[in-house]
Amino acid sequence: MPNISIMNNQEKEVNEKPITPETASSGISMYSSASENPFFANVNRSTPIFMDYENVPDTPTTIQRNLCLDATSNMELDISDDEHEETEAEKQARLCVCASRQVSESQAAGQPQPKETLTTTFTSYTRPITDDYKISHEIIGVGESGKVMACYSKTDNTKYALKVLRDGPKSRREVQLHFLTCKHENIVSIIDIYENTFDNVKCLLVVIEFLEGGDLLTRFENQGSKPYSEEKVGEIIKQIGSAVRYLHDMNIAHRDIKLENIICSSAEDEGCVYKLGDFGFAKRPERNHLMESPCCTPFYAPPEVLSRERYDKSCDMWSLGVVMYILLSGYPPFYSLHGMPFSPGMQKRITTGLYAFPHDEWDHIKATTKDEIRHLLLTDPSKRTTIHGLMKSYFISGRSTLTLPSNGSDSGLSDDSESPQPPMFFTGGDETPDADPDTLEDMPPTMSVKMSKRTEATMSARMFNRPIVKAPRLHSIQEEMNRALDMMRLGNDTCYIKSLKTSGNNLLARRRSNKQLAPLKA
Ligand SMILES: Nc1ncnc2c1ncn2[C@@H]1O[C@H](COP(=O)(O)OP(=O)(O)OP(=O)(O)O)[C@@H](O)[C@H]1O
Repeated sequence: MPNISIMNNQEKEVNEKPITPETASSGISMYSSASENPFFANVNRSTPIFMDYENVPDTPTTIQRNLCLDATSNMELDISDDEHEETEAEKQARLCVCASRQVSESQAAGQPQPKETLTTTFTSYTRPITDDYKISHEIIGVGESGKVMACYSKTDNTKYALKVLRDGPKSRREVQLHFLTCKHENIVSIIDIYENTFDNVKCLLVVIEFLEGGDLLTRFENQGSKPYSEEKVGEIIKQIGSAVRYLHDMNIAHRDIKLENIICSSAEDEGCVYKLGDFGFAKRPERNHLMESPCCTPFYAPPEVLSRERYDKSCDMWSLGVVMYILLSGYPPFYSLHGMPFSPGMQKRITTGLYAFPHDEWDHIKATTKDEIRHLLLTDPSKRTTIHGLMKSYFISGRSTLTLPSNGSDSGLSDDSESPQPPMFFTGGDETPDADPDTLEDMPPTMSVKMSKRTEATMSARMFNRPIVKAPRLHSIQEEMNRALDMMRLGNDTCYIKSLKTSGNNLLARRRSNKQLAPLKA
């Protein structure tokens, strides 16, 4: 085993903060507990991350944290490996083939895979990653599962991105599905995967192509969150749609499509290739043992079991609708009017599909484009546009014929004048329902809604005096999108129900002591 020691720079920043299990556990994580993820840091994207190695308790995960979280101190990896230099044959022998079969030629060519090859897993190296790559201190990006670091090939010094995951079923699923699909030109490529163990903690180290344009959220924000032209959004959706079509054809749902998971190949718009990354929530249907068992043939399977796959995929379509909306307007379709990342009103508007196309940003947008968004944001997943429908739509297929100016505002190409003016406020439900006062509770006063006299009377007294709340700045979208997607993902993760006998819930204890609940029988 190689011996990894970490040497620290003595000159530390003043505001260094140690990352301890306590601080780590206070953030959001894709892991079921923060302690399960040694690379998790409770950090805000906008704040630099500092670590003080000396204050980090000497836990089994310390080395991994140091390796993967720190970008500010001079960390050096001293690898002493007394093994002789490997021959090519030995390298092959050490190649850990987790998979039952090798990558097929069609996969290498980026062709959709037939369903049975979905059992293919990934190939990985068990030798130390530091044999092949220099790990840099530079942080490329920060996500919920930790930092993405820069690393350089020892062969030709090419820069790559390194994502480190604690080995486990969830991270294996992420890596497997990403590996299976990463030959597509609009999906971030995996270069190498290593399975290394540090202090008995097994890790998956995924080396991915480095895309110097960064993620689309940061890029859009850095450009002042100014709406993109329909032409530009069409190009982005066309490319990402191509990746989604590839995934859906392989029966895989990404389930986390958002601006920060779209990575740009270059800083320039010209010739930029947009790629989908982060397969942390990607899912393909497991073999459905319930349906295969004699007691539950497909004849008797409930609709939610039969259509679950479809729901998962349609969740991607909803996300594409949100991405389109944001890029065309500079703000999200659903947001809390109280500046919160999420609110009950916002949740209701998402579930009932209530959002607006305010005049300022939307009047010059083509009616057909708004229709595409409407069909993507339908609340009924079975009625939502499929990826094949979207890719055939005029918005995608008619792109090359459009010559909109960059802001698109005075193009004269809007076809709204020829079609009936769309309602200013749109419901993505099946039919336009009568407005529900609770749903409208924190609706902007500028929105006009079809409502009955009774509802109108109820609403007018309490809503139209509110000051207009501006749509939130885009960085809060990440959180909103995460919450919205959490709501939409079906069959997501195992749900643990605590035993009432052992529950330490205070409310339960109080109710028991107040005799509101019958004592549990032993
Ligand atoms: N290949 C890459 N090239 C350039 N930047 C990248 C690359 N991969 C990731 N990033 C940057 O790192 C950020 C986090 O990456 P990623 O989404 O893979 O991590 P995560 O922890 O799974 O995030 P999430 O919060 O979405 O779950 C991205 O938003 C992007 O800014």
